[in-house]
Amino acid sequence: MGRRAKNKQGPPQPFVGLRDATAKHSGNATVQKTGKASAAKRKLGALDDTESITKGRAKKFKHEQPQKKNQSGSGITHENENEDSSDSESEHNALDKEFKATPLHSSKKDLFEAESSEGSSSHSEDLTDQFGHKVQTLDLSDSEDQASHDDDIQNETLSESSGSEDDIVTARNMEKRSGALDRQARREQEEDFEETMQSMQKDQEGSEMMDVDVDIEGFRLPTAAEREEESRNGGTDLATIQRRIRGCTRVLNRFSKLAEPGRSRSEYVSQIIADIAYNYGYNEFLTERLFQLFNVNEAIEFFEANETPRPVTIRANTLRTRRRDLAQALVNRGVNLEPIGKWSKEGLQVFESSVPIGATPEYLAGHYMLQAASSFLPVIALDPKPNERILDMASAPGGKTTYISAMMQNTGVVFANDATKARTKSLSANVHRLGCKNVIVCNYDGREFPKVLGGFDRVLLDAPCSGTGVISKDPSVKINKSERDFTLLSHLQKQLILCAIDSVDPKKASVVVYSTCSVMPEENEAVVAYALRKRSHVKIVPSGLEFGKEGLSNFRGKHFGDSLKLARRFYPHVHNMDGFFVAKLLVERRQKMETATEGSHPTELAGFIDDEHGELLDASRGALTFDAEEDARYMEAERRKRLKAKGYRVRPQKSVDTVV
Ligand SMILES: C[S@@+](CC[C@H](N)C(=O)[O-])C[C@H]1O[C@@H](n2cnc3c(N)ncnc32)[C@H](O)[C@@H]1O
Repeated sequence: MGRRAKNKQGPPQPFVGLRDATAKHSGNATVQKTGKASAAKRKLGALDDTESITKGRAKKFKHEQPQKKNQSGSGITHENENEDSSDSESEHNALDKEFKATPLHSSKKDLFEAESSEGSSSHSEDLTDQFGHKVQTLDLSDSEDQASHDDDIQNETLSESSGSEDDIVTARNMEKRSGALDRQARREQEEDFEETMQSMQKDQEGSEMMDVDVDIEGFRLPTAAEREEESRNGGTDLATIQRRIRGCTRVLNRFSKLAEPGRSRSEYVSQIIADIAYNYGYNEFLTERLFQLFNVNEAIEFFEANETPRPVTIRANTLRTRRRDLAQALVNRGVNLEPIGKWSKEGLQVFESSVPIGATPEYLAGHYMLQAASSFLPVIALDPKPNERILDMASAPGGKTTYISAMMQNTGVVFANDATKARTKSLSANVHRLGCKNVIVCNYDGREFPKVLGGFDRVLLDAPCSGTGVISKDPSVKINKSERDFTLLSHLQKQLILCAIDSVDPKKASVVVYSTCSVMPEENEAVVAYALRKRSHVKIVPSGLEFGKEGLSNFRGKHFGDSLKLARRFYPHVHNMDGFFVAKLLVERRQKMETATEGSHPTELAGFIDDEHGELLDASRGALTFDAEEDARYMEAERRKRLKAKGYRVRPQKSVDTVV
């Protein structure tokens, strides 16, 4: 059995309000909730990614990790978008039940305003299929030419019936009525959620005033001797660990007021790092590195968010279909979905599916790609245009390549390269399945570019990385990363980014986008800052992405420069998508640089500076150009070979055949 989608989270877009509210709660007061509010909070469990560990989420994770792993298996790994996983029917049924109690993120309200006016929707109707099953229909009432394909997604109502008719429950009206009840429940949940948040805020304020947290009252940091004793005994129980995490969080938030006399901040930090590592199953090295990225509350939210899978998302392949047609087809198959967010015209979030989402006829026909929301971002930043020449330097299994191809409407050419030959198989399979006719798959080490090929209008370097942004998909990252890995990766990434920059057409301004699914500064800002230092004709420009946190201009004593703020960071606990980094670089024409710096040092002349080891780089290396004439000869020779193979008689043509 193939993958069944189960997706209980809000859409992958910022949920700052929620986060802020829960962040306040996190590590502080225990909430005294009203019955109604508590119920709402329970129902919102799946939405509330950031629920404080005071609610025992961490403990829950310890017990539920294997199942969660299964759930995340229904998601898509960044590395292999066409991978299927199987889930048992019973698990699916259980999740079905859970799902029905799960409210959608409040932003759904924005996306489907029509839904909120219950009873007034005239956008859809219930139909019966040939087997007598009810099928849902999309609102297709507004004329659908290509322009309307780009309509605001608010118009793209996914199947809601009016629910206005009969009072008596019949088989015919049951579905409508249940839809109406769902909406009613959703509205109530939203109201309850508001109420809960207000109640939490009050509790928070109250407890701050009194400085009391019943649960961790009397918290005391263990002494060095006690810690040693504890480790000799093989650790302590999870409840103690979690209580300590809360205690340390609270003290670190208000250190001068709450710290025990004589105990330093670093003692609390060291304790909380050890406890987080134990509680969430990381090695201490990575825990510390990740902890350093955030303030204490946010760090806890980040670790918590890594315990739940991100939403299952798909990208409509506009080479084969339109998003609303695809959505309609999938809804008819029993898939519950909605647009991913206003920032994407192609993305859909799958909440629930009674069919394996990786094996529907639409999937097999290439109407969509299973693709993480974060994986859309670098391509949006790259902004490929029809008829351009584009290099996707590390492209397997092709989620971004096929998106680039679709954005170019199958014109121009995309060189989809990957150094790992085995991975180019799934890349080729995806390219074929999605009907991308402008893609050439190749298998080089990216560092061989631009010697292999150059003259690109745009280059995407979605670099090999540590995967610290996708821990929920690949929990092995928690324990298998060391300092050496980060050093080696950072080095490789620096080499690759220079090669990406040197592969663009020197005769015109071009674009390079650098991205990773890592949150580590040494794989992100440090790499881009290095490239900016080494290539004086390159600058970082706004990414064109509507959301995301600013890149870091400095980190723990390392200065990357203010311009790095133009890069964008995405986090699971903030944006409900994989941790991701995107930087867009503008590579200026080199001739311009040559004129401007005539007579100066040869390395500056071409925008090249000495490489890491102090050697001067060959300025001509980056000046490889695209020879259309030569390519045409090769293509003609290939065409003739194909004709011959099919048994056609082809007249010899010396000038062409000699190049074969
Ligand atoms: C993050 S994945 C790329 C995902 C891909 N862009 C997509 O959207 O489907 C990184 C890829 O880099 C490839 N890779 C690793 N080292 C490389 C190198 N030196 N040159 C080119 N590709 C490399 C890996 O095989 C892997 O497929």
